[in-house]
Order: sequence, then structure tokens, then C-alpha cells
Amino acid sequence: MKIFYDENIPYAKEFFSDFGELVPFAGRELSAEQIKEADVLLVRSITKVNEQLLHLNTSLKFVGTATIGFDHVDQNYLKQRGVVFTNAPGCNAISVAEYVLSALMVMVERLDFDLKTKTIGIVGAGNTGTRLSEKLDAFGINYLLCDPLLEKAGDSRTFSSLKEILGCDIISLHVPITQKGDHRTFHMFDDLLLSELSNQQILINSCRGEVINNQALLQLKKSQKGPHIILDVWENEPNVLTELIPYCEITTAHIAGYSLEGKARGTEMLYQALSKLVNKPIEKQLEQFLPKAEIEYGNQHSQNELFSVKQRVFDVYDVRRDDKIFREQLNIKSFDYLRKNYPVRREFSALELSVQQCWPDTLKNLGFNVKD
Ligand SMILES: NC(=O)C1=CN([C@@H]2O[C@H](COP(=O)(O)OP(=O)(O)OC[C@H]3O[C@@H](n4cnc5c(N)ncnc54)[C@H](O)[C@@H]3O)[C@@H](O)[C@H]2O)C=CC1
Ligand SMILES: O=C(O)C(=O)[C@H](O)COP(=O)(O)O
Repeated sequence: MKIFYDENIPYAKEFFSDFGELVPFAGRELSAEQIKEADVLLVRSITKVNEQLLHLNTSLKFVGTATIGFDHVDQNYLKQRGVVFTNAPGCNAISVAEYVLSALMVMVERLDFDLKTKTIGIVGAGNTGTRLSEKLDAFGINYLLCDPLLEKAGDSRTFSSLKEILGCDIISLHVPITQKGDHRTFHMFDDLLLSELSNQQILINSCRGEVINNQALLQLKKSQKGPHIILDVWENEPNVLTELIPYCEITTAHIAGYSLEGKARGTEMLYQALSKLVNKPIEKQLEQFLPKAEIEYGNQHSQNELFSVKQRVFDVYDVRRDDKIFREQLNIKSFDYLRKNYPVRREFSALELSVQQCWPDTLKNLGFNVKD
């Protein structure tokens, strides 16, 4: 079996070497000629999987994307060809939620507000929106959920309309990109909707760049209006609207989901799906490969819950590191380079904390590994 895999899929060799011959490729450069003999294709979000890529191939049986999003895959085409397809739902949802939490802590420091007095509007209550809501619950922060599709499907949570979300202090977007239908998300935040937001609000996009009309956002910010902006994702990646960067509070290179655990979980999920397809027993698990985390643990403790939690969040992940890299290096290195060479980042669960430390229950509920 010939398995072609994106070189940016961690632990691909560890998981897939028993299946056959492994051939790595650069995600944006893969050609139809190159993969004409592939039996299995493992991609990330930057490879467009469609007829153009696959028309020379007659042997393909399985395509997997080690990502949550699958807008880069023409599923109808794969179906017609009888090729099995899977994505990795939820693989990096914790990572995205922790990115948002870290960004919120930065904004707390920068704008000096009490997070517990704010309401967060979560648009899209699927895997990432839900993980975020759980962390907000753990910390006692108010939020509203907006997800008309889940609401219609009978999800038992309480939902709000987009109009209600627009009144929230902070808005965090967690929807897939969709181009049509009643609930399409392409340019969901267009000039009209953006102009309804005040300069007291915070808007966070860590789902897909095209959910916000970036040009409209730029024009609004240029007129010194509009909310504080945190952008991990951009329209037209990798060619981002660099003019927008100085108007944003936090900017990163589509890395919200790039915790080591999040990326590696994606690989593990593809391993499980391929094993099932070829009737191979599941013999490997992610925990075998993940290194022990080397996280320097600060010694600031406080009876103040917000202060304590902020320190522990920053011990594991301070999004300002990635914002700095992005602002300083985007002109020198490419967007893709920054993503491919992303420094190791772990999830809260990688930090072992003693129960003796302040606010152990809050930290445990936020996902830290609090040992009795
Ligand atoms: N920045 C990053 O590194 C990452 C970005 N993503 C992006 O985030 C998106 C969301 O991820 P998940 O939560 O895991 O996906 P999911 O599929 O579990 O949840 C998405 C939710 O959005 C809802 N939705 C769709 N249209 C909507 C609308 N118009 N208004 C409100 N809700 C709507 C759906 O009903 C669904 O419940 C992915 O599709 C992907 O594009 C995902 C992981 C990492
Ligand atoms: O899972 C998703 O969806 C994401 O957005 C991933 O973080 C994308 O990562 P790459 O596939 O672009 O490396």
C-alpha cells in the first residue's frame, strides 16, 4: 500500500509505517502526477482534494484530513469514486479553546477588566464552541451560544440568536465555512454586521478567515471604529491582508489548533479510521509518542482567582509569543513557513499541578492536570 502524507502531519511514520510505503509531500505543492499511484492520501487543510488533483489516480481507496475543517475536500467527488473519506472531528478543539482563553487573559491585562462581569457570545456550538463553553463554565464566566442548526436538531442547550450575540461583550467564532444555505457563514460578518459592533467589544476569529469580510473590517478599523480584533485565521490564506495586522490586538498564523496534542490527535484519528477500513487491530495510541512536557511553572500564586488562573494559563500557553512571531516574521518568512515551523505548544493537561496550589478545582475543571 502506498501512503502519501503531508509532511506537517506529526507522528505519521510512527502510526502508519506498518501499513506500507510512506511518501511525504509538501501540502501546497502536491500534483496529480505525484500522487497517481497513491492508495491512501493523508492531508492537512492546505491541500485541495478534488478531481484536478486525483484525475490521474485510479488506485485511491482512502483520503483522510488530520483536521476538523474539511472545506478543502470535494466529498461528492470522492463519493462518486467510491473513495472513503474521514476528517478528524474534535481533534484540536481543546487547543482552539485554550487559544481563546489565553487571548482573553491577554485582553484582561491589556484593557484591565474583570472577565467575570463580561458575557461571551459563542457562534457555533459544535466541538470547539462546546470545549470553550466548558472552560468558561469551569471559570464561572457567562456566555451565550448561537447555533441555529443544532437548535433546530433538538440540542437541549439554550440558544440565542445572532442578534443577541451581537450585544455580547466578547464574540468568539467557531463555525465551518459554508457558501450557501440559510445559515451560510461566508462573510457572515460583513460591513453591515461589523458596523453594529462598538469599540468596547472584542471579536475573536479562530475558525475560518472568510467568515469575516477582511476588507470591510480594515475599512471600519481605519475609520477608528469597530471592536478590538483577535485574528488567527485570514481571508485568502496564505496571502493575508497585511494592512489589517496593525489594527488587531492579537494576530497569529492559523495556529489556534496547533497544540502538539491537537495535531497528533488528528493523526491518531486517521490511523484509527484506516485501521478500521483495512481490518487491522488498533495497536497504537497517541500517549506512546507524546513526549513529557517541559513547562516552566511560575511561582506566582494568589488568593485572586483570575490572577492565579491567568498565570497558569500563561505558563502553558501565552498567545503573545505567537503574536510576536507573526508580526515580526511574516514579512521575512512566509505564512506557511511560520505554520510549518511552529514551536511546540502543549495543552493545559500537560501541566501537572499540586492540589496544594491556589484554586485547584477551577484549574482542574479548566483542564489542568491537578494531582491529589
Ligand atoms: N484555527 C484553527 O486552527 C482551527 C479552526 N477550525 C475551524 O473551526 C470550525 C469549527 O470547528 P468545530 O467546532 O470543531 O466544528 P463542528 O462541526 O463541531 O461545529 C461547528 C458548528 O457550527 C454550527 N454552525 C454552522 N453554521 C452556523 C451558523 N451560521 N451560525 C451558527 N452556528 C453555525 C454547526 O451547526 C456546528 O454545530 C471548523 O470547521 C474549522 O473550520 C477548527 C480547528 C482548528
Ligand atoms: O482542524 C482545522 O480545521 C484547522 O483549521 C487546522 O488547525 C488546520 O491546520 P492545517 O491543516 O492547515 O495544518
